[in-house]
Amino acid sequence: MRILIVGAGAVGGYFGACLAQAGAEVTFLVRPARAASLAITGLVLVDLDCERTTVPVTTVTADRLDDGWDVVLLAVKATGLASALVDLEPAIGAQTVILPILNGIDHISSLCERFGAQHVLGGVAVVATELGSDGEIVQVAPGASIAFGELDGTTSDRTTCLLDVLAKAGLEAAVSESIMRDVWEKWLFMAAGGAASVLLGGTVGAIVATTDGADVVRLLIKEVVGVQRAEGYPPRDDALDRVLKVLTQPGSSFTTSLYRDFKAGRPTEVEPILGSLVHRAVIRRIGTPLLRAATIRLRVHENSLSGSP
Ligand SMILES: NC(=O)C1=CN([C@@H]2O[C@H](COP(=O)(O)OP(=O)(O)OC[C@H]3O[C@@H](n4cnc5c(N)ncnc54)[C@H](OP(=O)(O)O)[C@@H]3O)[C@@H](O)[C@H]2O)C=CC1
Ligand SMILES: CC(C)(CO)C(=O)C(=O)O
Repeated sequence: MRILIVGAGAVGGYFGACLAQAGAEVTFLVRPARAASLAITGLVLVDLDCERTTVPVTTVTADRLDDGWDVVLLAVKATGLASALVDLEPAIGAQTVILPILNGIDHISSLCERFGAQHVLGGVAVVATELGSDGEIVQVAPGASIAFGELDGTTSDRTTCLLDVLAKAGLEAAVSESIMRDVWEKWLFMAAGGAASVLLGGTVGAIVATTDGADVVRLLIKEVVGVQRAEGYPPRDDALDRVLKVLTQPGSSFTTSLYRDFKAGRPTEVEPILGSLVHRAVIRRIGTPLLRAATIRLRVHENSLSGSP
């Protein structure tokens, strides 16, 4: 199975390195600067004990991209999605399936419109990794899993084959027959957790250590659930319980990549993770004051990065 990983960043780099280490046929589609540095250093993984592992990887740049890929694992940020879709176009042949692991939901319709729904799976990656200053992939919290499935919930040979490859690499992977619901539930988690940290300025543990902190987290969850219910994707009870538990866990150091990007002064995925929910709420006339405030806080951040007032 020929696998093309688009983006050798925190998530693509992590899953791709695990696959490459296990001998899977993996190539990273990268931009020239990343290709040059990976050729010198290989892909470096840093685990929770600060142990470094160097994995030699094969890369390709967009100008040399061929077709005939079985799986494209799409692991760019939403901010890089538009250009990545242009770059990966030559890779999409009749048998190619794209597995996106971006947070949010809007990228799925962008992929379906551009390449046809028959080429698109849904995917959810649960992992906490960051790109270090030298391009290394640093794991910042335990656990790494990936779930994926056909958008219509059917089972297929291609998802079974991909599961086999991921499992052989020792990855915690699962085929889901309800992947769209899984993606919406992950979105709930990201949006509520991200908005809470952005508005209140800390980890889950720091927020819930304050008077009323956990109440505000619950209100944020309620706002997201209200929008998702109106959109036809209310979270299942067990998913809602999990979100509530993780986002109100005393002492927890949990943060989202949205908040980590904000805190580090990088561009954030504000629009697909928060703006898209607020937009849907406005259309449906649902009040989401806390989500709106978090969205505006991040838009101010984005404007300051781009030098706008
Ligand atoms: N980090 C995390 O813990 C988690 C993140 N996610 C989600 O996964 C997605 C990816 O996030 P993450 O891995 O953190 O992001 P990163 O910024 O770490 O990685 C994205 C990578 O994509 C590369 N890229 C962008 N455009 C292109 C292109 N046209 N061709 C090739 N490479 C390209 C960038 O490379 P370049 O150096 O060239 O800019 C960068 O290395 C996001 O939607 C995020 O929300 C999901 C679960 C956990
Ligand atoms: C919710 C979480 C932390 C899990 O992987 C995530 O997706 C992110 O931070 O981007």
